[in-house]
Amino acid sequence: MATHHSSASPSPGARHRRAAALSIDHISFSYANGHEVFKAFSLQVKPGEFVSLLGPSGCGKTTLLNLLSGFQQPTSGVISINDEAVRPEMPELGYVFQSPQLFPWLSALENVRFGLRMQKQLDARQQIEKARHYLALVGLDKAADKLPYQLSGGMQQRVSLARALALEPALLLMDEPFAALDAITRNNLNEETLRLWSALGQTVLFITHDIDEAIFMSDRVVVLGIAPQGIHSELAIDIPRPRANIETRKLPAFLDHRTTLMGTISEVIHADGNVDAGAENTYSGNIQHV
Ligand SMILES: Nc1ncnc2c1ncn2[C@@H]1O[C@H](COP(=O)(O)OP(=O)(O)OP(=O)(O)O)[C@@H](O)[C@H]1O
Repeated sequence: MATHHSSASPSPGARHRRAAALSIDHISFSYANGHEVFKAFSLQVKPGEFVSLLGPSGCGKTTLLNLLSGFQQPTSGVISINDEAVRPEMPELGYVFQSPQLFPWLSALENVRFGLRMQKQLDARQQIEKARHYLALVGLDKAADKLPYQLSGGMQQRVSLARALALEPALLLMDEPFAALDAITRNNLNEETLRLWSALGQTVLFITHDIDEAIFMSDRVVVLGIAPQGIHSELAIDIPRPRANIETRKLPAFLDHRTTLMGTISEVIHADGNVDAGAENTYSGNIQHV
């Protein structure tokens, strides 16, 4: 992976959208079969804050994303972005998923441009200019014409990040975005994502199974318990920014946070009698999601 550092200047014709405040206020949600996932669950994320959600399988991360995106409705309580109730396809929201979900027949550039075309706010020249700008920000200016299969997994995930950023979301939801990548690529993308976040300033809600990743990225790590417990505990990450892989990951504060979170996760897992013995490995720092 290249160690490029393109400047994150505002994009051509960017409509500045301020970072969003996210408010999840006492939501409850059960599936049709009666399975209760959230009971009076609340979480506030401040504009520009980087918050990670760490939690065992089944704690409701996917359900929460579906509720945040407005595709499912809580049975009670309200989720709002900048005081506006969430609804499907809200322009304030951007997504990056574990699988890059690129259109295989479109070039990297056209994949980034796709959402801009759907928005219908820019003419073709402006769309291409903006797509190029965000591809350059993720270091892929030279790969603009490549098809997804010609790109490595890490490069594909960069395209997916550029595609989300090009829409200039005020709140970026990242669902285990780097879990499928090798540790070196993941660490590099962690650093790159922070560089872009500090330049662009959006609010980020980041879901991960990786304790080290959660600490490295976040202002705050929120640990979820087994559904419907909701938030088990929170940890403020008081490590200075900018953060860099080599320096930050060896700081005493980083290692302290890791020890704390490993203890917390162990507590969460052992509080649930049904969790299999291998579950704890999922959370060891930098061990791949199993
Ligand atoms: N359609 C459904 N009907 C009933 N129960 C469901 C449904 N979808 C999910 N669940 C249950 O709701 C709980 C939360 O599921 P969810 O998929 O949100 O968890 P998760 O934290 O995303 O897990 P994972 O990390 O394994 O993806 C789980 O116990 C799951 O079995």
